[in-house]
Amino acid sequence: MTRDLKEQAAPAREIAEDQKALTIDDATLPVIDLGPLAEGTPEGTAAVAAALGKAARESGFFYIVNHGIPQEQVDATFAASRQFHEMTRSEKMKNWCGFTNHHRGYVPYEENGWDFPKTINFNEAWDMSYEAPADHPDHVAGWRMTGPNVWPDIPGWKQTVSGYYDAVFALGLTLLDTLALELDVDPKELRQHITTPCSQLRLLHYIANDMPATKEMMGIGAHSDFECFTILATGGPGLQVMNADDVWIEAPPIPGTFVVNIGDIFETWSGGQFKSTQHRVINSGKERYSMPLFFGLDYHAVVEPLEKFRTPEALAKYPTMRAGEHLMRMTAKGFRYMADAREKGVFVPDYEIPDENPFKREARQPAQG
Ligand SMILES: O=C(O)CCC(=O)C(=O)O
Ligand SMILES: [Fe+2]
Repeated sequence: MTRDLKEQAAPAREIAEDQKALTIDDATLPVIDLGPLAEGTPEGTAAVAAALGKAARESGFFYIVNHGIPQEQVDATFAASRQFHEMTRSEKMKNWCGFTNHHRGYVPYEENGWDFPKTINFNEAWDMSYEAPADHPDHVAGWRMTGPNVWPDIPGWKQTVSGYYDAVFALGLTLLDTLALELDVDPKELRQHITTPCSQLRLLHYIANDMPATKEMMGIGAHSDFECFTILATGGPGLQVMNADDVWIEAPPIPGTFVVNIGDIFETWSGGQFKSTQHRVINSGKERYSMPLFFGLDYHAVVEPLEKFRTPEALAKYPTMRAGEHLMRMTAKGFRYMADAREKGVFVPDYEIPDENPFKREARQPAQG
């Protein structure tokens, strides 16, 4: 295996050393066929579970194929995203996320990151989540990521996007059950936390620009996702993930697949056996669309290592957290409208908001030779 670092964008633009990654030719990533799950034989299901478990333990990152979601549905949702993002700024701002206190609607790129414009994440998004009624106690309480979605005024758009959400969410339940099987835990133990979950879908649009690719100028900075796992459709190169050796590697789109990465909740549940993958999107300077669905739990779900993984080390490393609070404490600094609401005393969290996610891991340089 060669270990050369290769550039991945036009040479004219500056790409800082720390924004480079191994290419997929140098370091392979698992592509897991979910076909046998639909067939339903115990042997087929067990084989898929074993493959998912292996990938979840090694890098926490893999592609899935034969997942049952028609390509036309994925394409139609990408088209809907483009249709939204191509509208005028003032049209999009009618549904600014800051008009809600449960984070729904349009997120302009200046909302991203706590020290904008010193650092810029060149992405804007349309955010929606699991539909919950307006009289849901967590909606009434505010700042709990729970409640009704908002929708732009585009004919047919809600049907397309919510149809995609429902399909990917159902796939998420299947993945959850299969990962439970692999861990030899009762799927019901995991599913009990899913009634009106904080499971967000983002329709992301990375904005074309001629800025360099640096730690300060990013598509999206290095992070792990905060939920159980993420099911991501990518419409172009730029995503990099940390492999089993904690080395950055490119994860280009593979037709017909979704990218899946394990998140903080599954790492906690498994007492660290599954890895919450660090990933980032470099600033390629090119327009790019992607659609992650973060498969999460109810806001109040208590997350701790599952009984069989409750070793003293695991308990020390993974203090009990509430699923929604973990999401909020990670986002409260990340979105400017939330930071403003905190400054004004409109949003008063009764939990600590750390500077950094405790699940963060630093990247290593690839071994030479
Ligand atoms: O756009 C991508 O490919 C990844 C996005 C991502 O990591 C995120 O939104 O958490
Ligand atoms: Fe992510």
